[in-house]
Amino acid sequence: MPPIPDPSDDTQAGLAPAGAFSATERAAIYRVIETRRDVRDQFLADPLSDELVTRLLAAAHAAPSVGFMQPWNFILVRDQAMRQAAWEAFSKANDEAAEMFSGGERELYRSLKLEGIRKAPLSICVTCDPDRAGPVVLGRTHNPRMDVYSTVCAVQNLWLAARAEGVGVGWVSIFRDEDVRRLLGIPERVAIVAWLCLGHVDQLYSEPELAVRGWRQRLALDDLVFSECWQGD
Ligand SMILES: Cc1cc2c(cc1C)N(C[C@H](O)[C@H](O)[C@H](O)COP(=O)(O)O)c1[nH]c(=O)[nH]c(=O)c1N2
Repeated sequence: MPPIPDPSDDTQAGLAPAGAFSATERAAIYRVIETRRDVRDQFLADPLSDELVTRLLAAAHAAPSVGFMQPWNFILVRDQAMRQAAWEAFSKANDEAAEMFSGGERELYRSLKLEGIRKAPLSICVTCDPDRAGPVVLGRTHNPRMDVYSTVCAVQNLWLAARAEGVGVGWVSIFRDEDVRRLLGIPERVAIVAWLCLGHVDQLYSEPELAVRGWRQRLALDDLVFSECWQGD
């Protein structure tokens, strides 16, 4: 066992001054958050450099995780035949999804572009390994889903870093897990969290595309914030 650090000794505990961000830096963070978009069709064909991909993955890997378990893996898929196969899994599931809507809503659904798997030069399948830190994980003892939540934090870090780098990201979740599992050889015990399409972009929607296309509008923040207790129905 390594010696237990004395928390009252700042140097020993690894503490450093928190520092402050300038107004410009703060504004940049909020601008990245507000202008991040889900990208389906605006991908340019130019490949992403290895250095850029490494920076994005490092941003993902800096995410918080329950018990610091870092349960994620990132499967990089550049091969066109693999992306074509993933698109076929999407296409089959998307046909099934369309049937779940009716009338005008089905028609509108059918008109939406909901992936960029073949157009984006890189896909990243983000997975969550529930066994990464052994059977008992600090902070996950009463809610086993915390490992997947941690992995979603990694996805969001990557998404924001990508926005700052001029890289578009599209999250695709319309497929049967078994199809992607088979395609990428992912073991049954490992959860598939996200299929992300990545590519450079020079244009982005200024509002969510689903809102622009009339599928669903942004809710008012005031309606979502409760004081002291649940005030919904
Ligand atoms: C877990 C999860 C899963 C999906 C998504 C997001 C998330 C968080 N989104 C993107 C989603 O539609 C989008 O985030 C919202 O419409 C808001 O738009 P912006 O992200 O602000 O552009 C998404 N979009 C899409 O076209 N096909 C998809 O399969 C999915 N799946």
